[in-house]
Amino acid sequence: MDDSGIKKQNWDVKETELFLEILKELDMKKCLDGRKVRNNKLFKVAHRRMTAAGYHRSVDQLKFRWKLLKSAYYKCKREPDSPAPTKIQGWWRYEKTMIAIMESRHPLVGAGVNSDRNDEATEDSDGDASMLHWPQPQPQPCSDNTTQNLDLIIKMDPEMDSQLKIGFIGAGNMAFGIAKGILSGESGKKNLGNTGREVLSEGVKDLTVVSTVGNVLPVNVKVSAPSSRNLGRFQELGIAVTHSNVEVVCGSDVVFVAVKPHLVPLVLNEISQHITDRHIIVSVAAGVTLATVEELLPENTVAIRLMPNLPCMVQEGALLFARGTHAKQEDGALLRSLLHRCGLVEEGPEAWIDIHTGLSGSGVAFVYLFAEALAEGAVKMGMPSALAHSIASQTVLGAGRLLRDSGKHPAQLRSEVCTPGGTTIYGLHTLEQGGVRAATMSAVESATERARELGRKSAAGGRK
Ligand SMILES: NC(=O)C1=CN([C@@H]2O[C@H](COP(=O)(O)OP(=O)(O)OC[C@H]3O[C@@H](n4cnc5c(N)ncnc54)[C@H](OP(=O)(O)O)[C@@H]3O)[C@@H](O)[C@H]2O)C=CC1
Ligand SMILES: O=C(O)[C@@H]1CCC=N1
Repeated sequence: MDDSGIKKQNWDVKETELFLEILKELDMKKCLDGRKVRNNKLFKVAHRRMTAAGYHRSVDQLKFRWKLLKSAYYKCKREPDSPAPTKIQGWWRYEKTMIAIMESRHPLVGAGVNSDRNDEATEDSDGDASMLHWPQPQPQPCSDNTTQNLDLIIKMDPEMDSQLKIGFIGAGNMAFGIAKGILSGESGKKNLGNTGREVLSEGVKDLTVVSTVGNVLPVNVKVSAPSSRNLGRFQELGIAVTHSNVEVVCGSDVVFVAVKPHLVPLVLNEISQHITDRHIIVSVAAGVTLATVEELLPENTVAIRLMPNLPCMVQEGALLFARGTHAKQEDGALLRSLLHRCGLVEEGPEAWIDIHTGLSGSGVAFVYLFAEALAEGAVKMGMPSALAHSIASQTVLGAGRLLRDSGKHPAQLRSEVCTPGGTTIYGLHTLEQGGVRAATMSAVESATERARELGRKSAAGGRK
């Protein structure tokens, strides 16, 4: 490596943070296995990425910086209550990321902690990085394509391609809806404003979007299901398919669990031992609580409960998620960024997820029923069925868009349609006589209650 022209100068915060993010993305602990050639390759990749981001450090400088960071980490680990000063200025800023890198539940970690105890260095020596000592490789729970591919490029820009690996366990309607939404093009980019800031629902704090995932590529998505019957449509999108849930987990950073609620315990038991700190597990199963999911997965697993709905497929979904005990704000931001093409994405307390299931997950079916009934009314009055259905769907679409875009209360818009003594009020009167309002409220209520019941059942299933 030619280091000429690369000056020795102090590392700044941004540079160090980027370096650590790169190492984290490359799954540092997994890649560094004591084999010099492979270790060198990892630092070369980091060097390329740093250079691309405008930070010019030689491979040896990167190795030495890593050695210092590691040494600071071990110091703090040895003396958690009153850590000795480290050679890294502003160490506290990097501590969390270092812990994430060093304490991933990977077989190497235990060995690494012991063997690196004396691995300390001073910042002012330029350090012979080739002296770095790394533990020998241990058997790994699963092979991982991501970490083999050291030529990945981190692209944080939302306009650019993302290297995030997405997995779906279950290849049904909802998995397909989310996959289609995630892979959809630019036109859906409406939920992530220029400022990257969004105002959330009442009762939820504003959240700055700290993650912009970028364009997810079909090659970075994998889906599993026991049979092939649903896999074809994923393949048509360029998505890789498999019958192995473990393969999906091992090759993904974000894993959507999209099987029927009663199968969630079975699936989580199957994948549990393959989950590491790199993973965000997102359950979309109706009713299944975060407590159930977390109980079935290793301690500290980052779990998120998401309730999407089918219109994700056309980028008009309404999605609500709640973060689990170990899911940080940035995990939520990453999910939000990943899903922004699926439609409206909101975060809320878990208690709202079952309600959202009734309102929106199931609610789309209530709207379809209404659309169908509208069309059938027209057929009864003599209109050809195809035309009646086409007009009914456009009516629902138009009413929905106007409702959303005008920001008006539905009662206000309804009154704007009603001419006194005109047609609409006659029709509305008939609907009220039929109890449509009470029936609709009861539908949301029953669907919510059913979600709660499914949650209790899956919790009991998980305990068996
Ligand atoms: N449909 C919707 O509108 C919504 C659904 N949800 C939730 O999404 C989840 C999935 O629902 P939906 O997509 O409708 O269901 P589907 O029946 O369409 O799909 C279920 C999928 O799970 C697969 N599967 C079954 N057993 C396993 C297993 N052991 N490992 C891996 N995959 C398995 C099935 O495989 P195969 O293809 O071989 O049959 C199928 O692909 C549910 O929990 C539901 O509550 C949430 C919001 C809305
Ligand atoms: O009917 C169901 O159980 C799922 C959850 C919400 C929509 N479909």
